[in-house]
Amino acid sequence: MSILINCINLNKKYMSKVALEEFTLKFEAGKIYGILGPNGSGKTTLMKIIADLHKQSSGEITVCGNKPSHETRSKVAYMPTENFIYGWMKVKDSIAFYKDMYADFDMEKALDLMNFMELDLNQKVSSLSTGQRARLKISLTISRRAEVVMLDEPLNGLDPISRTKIKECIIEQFDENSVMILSTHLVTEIEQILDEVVFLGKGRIVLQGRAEDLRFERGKSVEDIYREVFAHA
Ligand SMILES: Nc1ncnc2c1ncn2[C@@H]1O[C@H](COP(=O)(O)OP(=O)(O)OP(=O)(O)O)[C@@H](O)[C@H]1O
Repeated sequence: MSILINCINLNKKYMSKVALEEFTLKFEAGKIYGILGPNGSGKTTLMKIIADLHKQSSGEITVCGNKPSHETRSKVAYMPTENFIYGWMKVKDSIAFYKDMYADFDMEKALDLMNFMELDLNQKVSSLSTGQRARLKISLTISRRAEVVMLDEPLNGLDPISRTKIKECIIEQFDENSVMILSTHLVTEIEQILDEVVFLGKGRIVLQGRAEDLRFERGKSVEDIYREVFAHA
């Protein structure tokens, strides 16, 4: 299996606040990783370092063989938690915008996804509901044929139907040559689609492994392991 992201002893401090500590992990192609941890555990910080939006304070990281840079950015599709699509655009304008921005954007895939997500191409982004906006954000992100795909809290604030649709879409569209990283604290919702789980607590890896192995070894769901690990967090 090829290693698409290699993190060695990554540390990140914001002033005196430690956000990530001694984070060492290899992310392999063909796998969906869940970064699971309570609020403030460093999930977003890790993703932003991989996406070259933040620099680590110390330690080493390579993304597709190179240090995070302008070059690696073109191989990373990152969906932040914030709304990043201009409200004045129509859905179809946001697709055209992505097409212009990213060479790896797959228009056919995007149009299929808009259909699957039941989004109206002529509707203005500002008039979309929270769930529809979330569907649009994810559709645009995964329409890129990127080697690294990261979705920060993809299920937050969504109704059960939207959650199911998004999970189906993630599984269906996943490319075995890429790696996908999802961050969440909604573990029950997401655990069935994860190959690997990384429990992050106060910036440190508390537990990590194949989801199936952890469930088998401990005779518990990932959700129950999460509750046990973070009982006092
Ligand atoms: N720009 C910043 N300046 C100062 N501190 C920050 C900054 N960004 C994050 N932090 C701190 O770093 C720690 C990790 O934050 P981070 O956003 O990575 O956590 P998270 O696991 O994504 O949290 P959540 O689940 O709430 O989104 C937190 O204590 C947070 O307050």
